[in-house]
Amino acid sequence: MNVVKERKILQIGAMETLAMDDRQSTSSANRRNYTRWSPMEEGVTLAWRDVNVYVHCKQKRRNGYKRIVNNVTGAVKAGSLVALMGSSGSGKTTLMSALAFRNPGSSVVEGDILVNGRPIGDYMRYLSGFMHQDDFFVGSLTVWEHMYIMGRLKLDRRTSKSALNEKIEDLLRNLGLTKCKNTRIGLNESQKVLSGGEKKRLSFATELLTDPQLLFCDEPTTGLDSYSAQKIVAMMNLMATSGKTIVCTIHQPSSEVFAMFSQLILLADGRIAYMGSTANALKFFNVLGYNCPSNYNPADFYIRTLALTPGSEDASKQTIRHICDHFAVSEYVKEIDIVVQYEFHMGRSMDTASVNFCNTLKQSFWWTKLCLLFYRGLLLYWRNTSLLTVRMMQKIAIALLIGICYFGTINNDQEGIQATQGAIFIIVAENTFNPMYAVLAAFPEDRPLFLREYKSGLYSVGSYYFAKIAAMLPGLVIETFLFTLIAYWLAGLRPTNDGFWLTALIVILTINVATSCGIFFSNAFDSVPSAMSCLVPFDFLLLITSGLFIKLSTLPNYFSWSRFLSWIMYSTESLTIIQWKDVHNITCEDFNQDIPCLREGSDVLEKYSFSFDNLQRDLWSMFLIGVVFHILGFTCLYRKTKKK
Ligand SMILES: Nc1ncnc2c1ncn2[C@@H]1O[C@H](COP(=O)(O)OP(=O)(O)OP(=O)(O)O)[C@@H](O)[C@H]1O
Repeated sequence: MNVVKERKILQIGAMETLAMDDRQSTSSANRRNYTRWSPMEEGVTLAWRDVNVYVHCKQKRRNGYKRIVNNVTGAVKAGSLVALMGSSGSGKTTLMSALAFRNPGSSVVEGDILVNGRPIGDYMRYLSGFMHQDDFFVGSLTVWEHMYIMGRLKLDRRTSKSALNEKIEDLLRNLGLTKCKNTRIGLNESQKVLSGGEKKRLSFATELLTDPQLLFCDEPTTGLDSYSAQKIVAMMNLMATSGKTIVCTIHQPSSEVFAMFSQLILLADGRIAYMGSTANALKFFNVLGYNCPSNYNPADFYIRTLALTPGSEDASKQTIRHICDHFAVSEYVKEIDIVVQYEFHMGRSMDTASVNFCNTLKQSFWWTKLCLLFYRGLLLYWRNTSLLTVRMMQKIAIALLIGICYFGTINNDQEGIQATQGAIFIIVAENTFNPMYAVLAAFPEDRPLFLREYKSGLYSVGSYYFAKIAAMLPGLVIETFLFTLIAYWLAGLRPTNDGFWLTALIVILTINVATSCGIFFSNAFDSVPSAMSCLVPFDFLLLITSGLFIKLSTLPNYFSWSRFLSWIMYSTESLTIIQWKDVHNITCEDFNQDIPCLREGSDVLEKYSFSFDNLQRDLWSMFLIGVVFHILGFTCLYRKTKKK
């Protein structure tokens, strides 16, 4: 058969199938033009063939793969609102993630999935929206701020501010969120501000910002009252009539909500139990002898029929097999096959090499994204007032304690040497260990949100990392400066302006290096407890090599290198230099003659194997150690992100 003739037959078959769904008459599907790949203009037809999805799992200590989606073939035409249903665990989310090119890195997708004849790929991030089952937000933002930031991250950079504002207003109005536009989303369960239903609607509104041609919604109505659920599905219905393609998993829809879906895909144990128009589904089940009682919600009937009933799993599995096997040879499958074949055939003959969908969308510049993420990070930090107050109070309290304890003890005598070195050690330790442990949870706690946004193509790992670090910086500088201001003057350390400012600079540098070390450990390990258990021995290494507990020149040869990694040593040495530079005539009165008296500042430094010449080296070394930890931390985050 020549190609032109074959194409014509396939096209007629596919168009007949398309015509079966009367909703398609208004959709853009009929405007399909196969000489050019342009889903934004002509709508999206999604077709998939022999798709299997496996997830990585450990069985009896062996790595293996478990098949979740079992050899499914299907198609969804432009202008369809599809309900993807099945009992819990039947593989709905897994299949939908595979179709949306958003499957986790731990899973393997086999088979072909096409969008208007073109294999799915990275472009799906921009072409489609994906509303997830769980909502993750930055809780300290208001609804409006969230929408604005997401709009700037998602939309074309040429979108004007007024157009974006108008879009947000419209979406909030349509989803009944206008009254809470200035309300905080809520930080966590205990500080919940938006209700669960409002969060779901906000999540839906976020996906609609880009007005995607293809929308995947994972249980968008779960947790909503029947009115809100109906409103959301009615909105989807409206979008579908304008040519959009919407695939939606849904649990227990009311009869009214269910009737709004044009197509139904029933999944059972990873297989297709039915795919076709919602109207024909009952007929298919009736023919097989499964009759829906009158006045019974058909959606509930399908789920009940395909569910694994506890206690009679074998009988349920037999029912599922019976239905799936019959569906696989039914007339419905033939109709679908025609559409699928048509899509694959056209895909083969279409020249898609030159098409680059991503070129048409001008994403925001990386520095705009960096600024948006920095702003969001700052709001997260500063609006968490209870945590902020506790941190500030703690820092001030420790500074006061140090000041009060050392008040009057730091003199130019032998006891004064011990007091000065003690105060220096306490200052360095407070700005090393506390921040290092405090930051361990900073990255893991917003990893789910970061991964989701990263996978949606909103920003790069680098933008996220730098914005997060930059947002932490002002807090670290302010709290450390306050701490040094109180502790330095109250304890009576060297009363010169130069001494104070240099000390403040060194302490700020110290806390930043400690934070970078904590960030590295938090990104290098999978959980906070395992990061913590490796950080503790590392702390001891830092302490031993600080210079205060052993004379550094006496460290065993095979271990002496380790002092150069110890920023506690650099910090202690530089603060010691500030205190003892140009100090002469330290008194030896009332001093125990068995221990040599230290009369000069240089003697004090010699005691610890420190040197006045090392001040610049110490500052640069601390800076370098901080940079190296950040590079390592970033690399770990990058590798982890790519694996997910
Ligand atoms: N990474 C994974 N490792 C092991 N099993 C997995 C993994 N991901 C999914 N599964 C299993 O695959 C099955 C299908 O999961 P999926 O989330 O797709 O179900 P679902 O139909 O969306 O369920 P629900 O309606 O409850 O959300 C479940 O039994 C689940 O436990």
